[in-house]
Amino acid sequence: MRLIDIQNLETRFDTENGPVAAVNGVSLSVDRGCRHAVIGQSGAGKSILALSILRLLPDNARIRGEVFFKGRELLSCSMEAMREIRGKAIMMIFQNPLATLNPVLDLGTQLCEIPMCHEGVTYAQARQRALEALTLCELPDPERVMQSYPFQLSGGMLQRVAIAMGIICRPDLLIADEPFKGLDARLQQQVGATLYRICQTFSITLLLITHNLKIAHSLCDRVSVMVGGRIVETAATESFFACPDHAYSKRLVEAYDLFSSAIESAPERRCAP
Ligand SMILES: Nc1ncnc2c1ncn2[C@@H]1O[C@H](COP(=O)(O)OP(=O)(O)OP(=O)(O)O)[C@@H](O)[C@H]1O
Ligand code: NI
Repeated sequence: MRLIDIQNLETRFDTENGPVAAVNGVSLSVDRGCRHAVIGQSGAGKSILALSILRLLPDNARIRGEVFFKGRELLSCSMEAMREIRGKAIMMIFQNPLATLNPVLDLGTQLCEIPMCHEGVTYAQARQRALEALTLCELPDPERVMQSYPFQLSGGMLQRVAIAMGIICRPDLLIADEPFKGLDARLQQQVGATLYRICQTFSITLLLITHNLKIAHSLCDRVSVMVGGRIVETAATESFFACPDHAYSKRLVEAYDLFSSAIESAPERRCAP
């Protein structure tokens, strides 16, 4: 069953130099419980696609098309209804948690306000939920994390906090835009594995925007490739990596295969005795 069904989405920006078409007729649907990766070159329109779904765009943006979420069309619903959907049924994780977190509020307060605001739970209940979410995200010492301010945590820990915020209300759909950016390769895999496990456990549908093909390969059931505001290919992950169709996809997968085999055949570095 489809959870989200995007039909012919167009997002343009009015600029001093004329209109810029960031998303140019995208149709994409994601089944409930599926993990779907969107990959593609920088500037292809991946983030604008995600922000268009949630209608989180600046005033100079014009959106056309339809976005059905659980059968309801989002682009035509009221802003109040959108606010209810955001933060509860659909959550978004942004690439830079430091930019989205409030630097002068401790993380506990920021975590607790999500269920308090969207589910009307008490502070004590919200606190319990926050501790649970941090534990699920494999953060050591969640009590201490709750008392910390964003600048006190490492990049990897902050990404885990961002995921905890994303799942604290058990959304139907989690949109994660480059949630591993800035982490080293090992941490990217670790945080990716955590995200995978949580989505599996709670049947959360994931729309994952990433440049990391290894993570798209290991986490996702389906892959879409965006080029110049359009989706040029959507396929099941295994068949995509085995037999990409579009010329740009072929180049991506070739580079990925070369990179993977270079890593696998690289001699292990050992410290001199
Ligand atoms: N506010 C804006 N006004 C005008 N053009 C914009 C605006 N925001 C984004 N764009 C343009 O929309 C296009 C798509 O941008 P987007 O951020 O979605 O790319 P992306 O695929 O997410 O790239 P990256 O992988 O680098 O994050 C780009 O050409 C960008 O310059
Ligand atoms: Ni982006």
